[in-house]
Amino acid sequence: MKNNNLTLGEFIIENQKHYKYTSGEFSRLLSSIKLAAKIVNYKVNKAGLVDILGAAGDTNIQGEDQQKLDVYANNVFMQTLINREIVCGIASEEEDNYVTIKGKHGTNENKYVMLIDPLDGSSNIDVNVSVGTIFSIYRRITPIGTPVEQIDFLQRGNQQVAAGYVVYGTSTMLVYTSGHGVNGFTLNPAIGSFYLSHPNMSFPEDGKIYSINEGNYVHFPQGVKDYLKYCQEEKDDRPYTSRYIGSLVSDFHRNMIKGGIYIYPTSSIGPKGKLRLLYECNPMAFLAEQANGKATDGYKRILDIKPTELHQRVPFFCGSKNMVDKAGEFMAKYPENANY
Ligand SMILES: O=P(O)(O)OC[C@H]1O[C@](O)(COP(=O)(O)O)[C@@H](O)[C@@H]1O
Ligand SMILES: [Mg+2]
Ligand SMILES: [Mg+2]
Repeated sequence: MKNNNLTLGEFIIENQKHYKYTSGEFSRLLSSIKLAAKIVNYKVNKAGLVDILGAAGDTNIQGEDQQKLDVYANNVFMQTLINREIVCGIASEEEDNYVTIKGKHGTNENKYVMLIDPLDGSSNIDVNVSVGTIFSIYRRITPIGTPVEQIDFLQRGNQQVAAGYVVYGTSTMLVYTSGHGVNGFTLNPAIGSFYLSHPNMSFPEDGKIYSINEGNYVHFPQGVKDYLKYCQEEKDDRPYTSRYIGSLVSDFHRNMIKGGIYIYPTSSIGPKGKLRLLYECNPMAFLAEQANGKATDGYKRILDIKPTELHQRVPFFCGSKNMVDKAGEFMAKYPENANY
């Protein structure tokens, strides 16, 4: 991939030979995501000044209290994608079921569906800590021009045609893959364009950072407890450093740049963990593998898991290849815990 400070649009054109579909479709798709991200970014940056903080007063299908920014971000991405008819269906963390996009003339000839976590890191919204958006794109399975069906969304992660995230942090970045590596683009807010700032992003094979909510330690499976003990003992290049932001996107992004592992395991609170397979684990796993990293549920590759429902949760171990492998060695000592 060339790197001469291209805008995102120029980058797509320069690399269109990599796309399984015409760069025009992909370019329009990403430009819709860019537009929605800029609108959400504007609100995130004003969060303390406009009435966008706090709880929205509703709960989503997961039973989680929706934050106003959760709902706002969901509406922005849904409306942008629906108005521009860029995809034929969307499934969102904040929507009970998937949404068919019929198009102005009643049918939609588009062949892609999108799954989205419109606002990741909800617990950080009111405390001015970075949050993100995660998206995943598949080619539909059902015939083009017909209403989408659940099977269009319940595809294995290894079928994704593209995935990415936006991180609303010290700067706003869009990071994505279409199956040919991972590239990061930084928003220049003065002119509203995303510029290639992190070409060919790649996880260091090893790292010294582990990201996990140790407040749930008593509920962790024994394999995770053993791995944490390994990380914390004084030997070789250990003890490692603990860094946990509470936004998957931000922890992932830092670990990809510096090396590290993010773990959200099963616990007695959540027998299948907390993160959702379709719009959190699969897109982040696709990005991780494209950046020479790894992503498992502690035992098997995330991208090979056959989804059974839209909002299903899975345990998530993701980051530097050698760290995910080491954690897997500890988990493998307890095969009885693998039956999730
Ligand atoms: O507060 P906990 O239980 O450690 O969970 C934090 C994790 O939950 C999440 O916020 C889940 O994502 P949502 O905010 O989209 O629900 C992750 O971003 C984050 O890593
Ligand atoms: Mg999330
Ligand atoms: Mg969310």
